[in-house]
Amino acid sequence: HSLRNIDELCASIVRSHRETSQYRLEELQALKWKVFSREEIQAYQSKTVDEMWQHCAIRLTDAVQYVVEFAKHVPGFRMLSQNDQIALLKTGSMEVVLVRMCRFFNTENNTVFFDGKFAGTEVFKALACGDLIAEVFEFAHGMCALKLTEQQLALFSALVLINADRPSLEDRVRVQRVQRSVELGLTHILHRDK
Ligand SMILES: COc1ccc2c(n1)CCN(C(=O)[C@H]1C[C@@H](CC(=O)O)C1)[C@H]2C(=O)Nc1cc(F)c2c(c1)C=CC2(C)C
Repeated sequence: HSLRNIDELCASIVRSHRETSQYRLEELQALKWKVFSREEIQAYQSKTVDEMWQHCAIRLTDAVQYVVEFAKHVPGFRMLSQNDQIALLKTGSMEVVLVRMCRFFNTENNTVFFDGKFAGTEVFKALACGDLIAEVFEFAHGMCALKLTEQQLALFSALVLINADRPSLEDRVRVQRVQRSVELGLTHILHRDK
């Protein structure tokens, strides 16, 4: 790998991340302190489990779709077999959504972007799985603490996705090769931004 190749690899992953981010950071900054009123929170909390999961699933499916688009523009991903691309997306896309979620998280009031405003854990009470929600928020906090730049987040997201240890891969060696190049890219970006 010449340095030029690594630079080009990073540039295309960063471009793909930017083009497949549902919301720009500036937009989210503007919304950061827009929280739900007591009435709005009551309305979410009085939904049935099914209604609330339906509501969340639609939004998460949306976010996953953007991650699929991101994957398709990661150099090397399309070189993999269809089955391996599907295997990586099945096991990795939700993890990338959760990694990306840190851009939509306000650590000062522990709220996450949801339905156009920032919601605390109490908004998701109707889901009746407080542990999972607490873990999602905990993870978002941890990701925010890393203070990754958009470029670092892009390379890290690509690395979460292109993981040769995922189950049921046909050609693990080929995935390893792509993973290695993305690792070089992330290392390069981390040293460059020092
Ligand atoms: C990639 O990071 C992110 C982060 C947040 C969101 C997205 N992506 C996708 C777009 N989004 C929206 O709300 C959209 C605004 C639209 C309506 C409009 O524009 O007004 C609908 C967010 C979302 O879905 N939040 C969300 C979903 C969810 F299920 C959970 C949590 C948070 C926290 C816990 C659980 C229950 C897991």
